Order: sequence, then C-alpha cells, then structure tokens
Amino acid sequence: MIKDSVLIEGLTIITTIGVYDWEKTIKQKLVLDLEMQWDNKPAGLNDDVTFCLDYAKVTSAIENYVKNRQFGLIERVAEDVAQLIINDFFVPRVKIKVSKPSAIPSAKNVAVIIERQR
Ligand SMILES: Nc1nc2c(c(=O)[nH]1)N=C([C@H](O)[C@@H](O)CO)CN2
Repeated sequence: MIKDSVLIEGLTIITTIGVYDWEKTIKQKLVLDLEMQWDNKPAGLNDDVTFCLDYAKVTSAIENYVKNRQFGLIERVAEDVAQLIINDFFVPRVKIKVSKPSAIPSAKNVAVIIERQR
C-alpha cells in the first residue's frame, strides 16, 4: 500500500463555470487542491525527475484543460480533472477539492471534494 503522495495546492484557474445563463457569458475563478497518490521512493533514492510525478506537467495539463472549456457544475470539473490525472499520468488514486470562492457572496468559499481511483 503506497502512502506517499504529491500535492498541488491553491491552483487558481479562470474559466467559464456555472449553471445559470449569466454565468455562461463570464469568467470566474476556481481554486483546485489535489492530493495524488504516488510512490516517491524511486525519485527520492535516484534523485531523478523521470521517476517522479512531475507536478509542473500535471499543473499545465489541468490548466490547459479547465481554462479552455465551459462547465456547469464544479462537480463536473472535479470529475474531468480526476479522469485526466488517472488516465494521462497513471496516478492510482486522487483526491480533488474544487472551490468556487465567488459563488456565494455571504460565504467565504464553496467547494466539492471527490476521491477517485483507477
Ligand atoms: N453543488 C453545487 N451547487 C451549485 C453549483 C455547483 O457547481 N455545485 N453551482 C451553482 C451556480 O452555478 C452558482 O455557483 C451561482 O452562484 C449553484 N449551486
């Protein structure tokens, strides 16, 4: 059982997100927090980037995917990003929090959290 992970925290992406018509004509901020299960031992022992889950490459893939699409629910963003990480980066398990901090003026934040595995 692998207990190691790679994190990406506070990843801010501006995109088209929301269920209402007025939201489909504007861009809003999402913030993603990710915990990706990964065995960090080979990378650590060899000090070799080829063994690691490269958080820079994962970040670029997520940014390119999310900012160039239109979504209704933040749940959909979470599901799509989970599948991208599992399928393209061979991550066995991922936990994702998607926040939409501007959604509810009287709330500091709203978010969903999902966990998915290959
Ligand atoms: N669980 C969710 N509830 C709501 C969402 C959502 O994405 N997930 N979205 C909206 C609207 O788009 C809202 O953000 C507009 O302020 C409402 N509820």
